[in-house]
Amino acid sequence: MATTYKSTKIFKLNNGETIPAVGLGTWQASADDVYKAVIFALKTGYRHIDSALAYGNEKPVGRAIRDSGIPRKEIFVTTKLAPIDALDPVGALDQSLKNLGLDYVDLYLMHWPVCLNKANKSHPGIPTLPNGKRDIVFDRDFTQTYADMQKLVEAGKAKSIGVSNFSIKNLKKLFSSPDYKITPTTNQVEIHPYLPQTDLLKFCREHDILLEAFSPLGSSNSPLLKDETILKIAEKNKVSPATILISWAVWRGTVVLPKSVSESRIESNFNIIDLSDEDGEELNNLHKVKGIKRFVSPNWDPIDVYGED
Ligand SMILES: NC(=O)C1=CN([C@@H]2O[C@H](COP(=O)(O)OP(=O)(O)OC[C@H]3O[C@@H](n4cnc5c(N)ncnc54)[C@H](OP(=O)(O)O)[C@@H]3O)[C@@H](O)[C@H]2O)C=CC1
Ligand SMILES: O=C1Nc2ccccc2C1=O
Repeated sequence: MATTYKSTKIFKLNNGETIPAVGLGTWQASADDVYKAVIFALKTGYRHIDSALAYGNEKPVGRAIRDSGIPRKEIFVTTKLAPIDALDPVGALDQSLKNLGLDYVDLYLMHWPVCLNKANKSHPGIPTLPNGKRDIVFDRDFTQTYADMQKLVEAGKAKSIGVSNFSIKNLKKLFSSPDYKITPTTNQVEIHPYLPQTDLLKFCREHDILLEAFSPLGSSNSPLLKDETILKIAEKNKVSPATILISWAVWRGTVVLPKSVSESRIESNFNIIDLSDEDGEELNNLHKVKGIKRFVSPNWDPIDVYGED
């Protein structure tokens, strides 16, 4: 039987800053729920909260951080630049800082490598055209957006910057863009045993970019929690399937961001095990049997923004 322990593991970023391996996800959490969840998570020992302007709950997230009584510098706070704000990252981060009630974030991520038309109010956060396609601003390239994000580090408003939902192809394009100066510290992408992102993980390691695993449990109503291989490994180690998935992410050297608004699950998600290499490898290979599955897809068609798996 494996011993569970509170995850105090941290990773070093390529700029010398550190990031706690396990962070609390906050997507699809109401204001009331997220406030209580963040307060409870911080009491439990979490020191890393993942938020985004697009989640519409930065205000209660920030209020919980400020009310927790834990010194600001001990908490790693991420928020993200929404695609509708891609023309103005400086103004967007100012808005997020105002929402959060903070004077800096630890990490500011470009949420998706795409710019959407803010003037189109058809859908909150994801403007859509009458033909059903996303209303993309094609003459704003993500490399220009990133160039503007770099100014936020110099201004002290973001200790680190990074990207999210970036494929190898898009990272290569970023590296060779004219105003590129700062290597992204992190790339936050969907990762779980049905989408292990093996090539992206290797590529990011070679470029000293840390991967962060979003939807590590397979998001809502996840089939991963009922997968027979995952259940078998969970039973063998006498822990829950969620603990196996979170421990696998840490075993692979990625940050992991499980979301929960339930106190018991917030607590258990923070208690991980040291997975054996045998169990880790079995999970690495599970997609070969089950096939690749992506649970979060905003359907950017015709733009390819995804990871390689
Ligand atoms: N950069 C990006 O584009 C994206 C980033 N993210 C980030 O990653 C985070 C996590 O991803 P998300 O898609 O929310 O999904 P997760 O994979 O974290 O799964 C969350 C779901 O699992 C449930 N759950 C949590 N813990 C357990 C447990 N121990 N046992 C059983 N069920 C559990 C939650 O319900 P309950 O709350 O009731 O416990 C919720 O329904 C997001 O919240 C967000 O911060 C997510 C998607 C995209
Ligand atoms: O966190 C997110 N969840 C999503 C679901 C659909 C589209 C975008 C997102 C996010 O950025």
